[in-house]
Amino acid sequence: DSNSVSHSGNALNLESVRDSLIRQEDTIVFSLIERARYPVNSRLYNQTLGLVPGFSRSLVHFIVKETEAIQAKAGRYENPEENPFFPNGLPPSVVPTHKYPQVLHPAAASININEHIWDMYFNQLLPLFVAEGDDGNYASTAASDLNCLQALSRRIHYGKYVAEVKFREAPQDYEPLIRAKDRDALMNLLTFKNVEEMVKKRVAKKATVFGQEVTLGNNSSGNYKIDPLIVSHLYAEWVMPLTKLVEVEYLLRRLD
Ligand SMILES: O=C(O)C(=O)C[C@]1(C(=O)O)C=C[C@@H](O)C=C1
Repeated sequence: DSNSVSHSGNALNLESVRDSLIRQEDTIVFSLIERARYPVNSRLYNQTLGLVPGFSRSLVHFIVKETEAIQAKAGRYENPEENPFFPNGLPPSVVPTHKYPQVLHPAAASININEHIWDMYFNQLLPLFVAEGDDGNYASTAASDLNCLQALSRRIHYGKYVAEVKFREAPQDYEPLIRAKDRDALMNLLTFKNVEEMVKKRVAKKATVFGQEVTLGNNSSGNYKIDPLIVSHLYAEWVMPLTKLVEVEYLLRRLD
């Protein structure tokens, strides 16, 4: 991924990390469009059905856990940009270790807010953009859910890189607030309202462009595969606030 800071070898600066966030918007919008192909398929999320023999949680929980296990063996979580949803009991990587550049403070590894992201995705976001119904495509639907979850998680935890850059550019501003453990002041200092407004507009536009029906004539149907307003709502209510939460958590540990 040429857009990721830890692979690029480019200088780490606010522009390069924001470029990565912009590129990740494409992945998030596309993954939501893919999930919207399936109806809600709520049996997938029901813990009480016992669909997997010997497993007491939902089918989606089973699929995500098992998929993460195989991805862990292939080294996915050696990358500091990746955070598992079920970190407990993951198998070690069996492939040769890639040397990721050490960009972040080591405390970054202890920040994982995926439980929060899981809850937000299934309980708040999903009901907003999928149709009612059940078409039985549980495995494909769960794979789509995992794509959405991983894209959202990567973007939100990328706040660690954003925070690192901001800290390096103005340590004299951040250090006193970190020492005082002043969360509110840190939050204020790292917030750029004008940038947030642009992000909201851009993701809505991406949803419009990527989700329109493409025909060979000039007639656009005006139907979108995902409602652009839902995408900007997702960013305003969850993606940006959670990214900022990761930034604050990272900064609070930055001088440890
Ligand atoms: O671009 C930044 O400076 C960020 O911190 C990222 C981000 C975002 O989540 O998009 C979060 C906080 C800022 O207020 C603006 C944007």
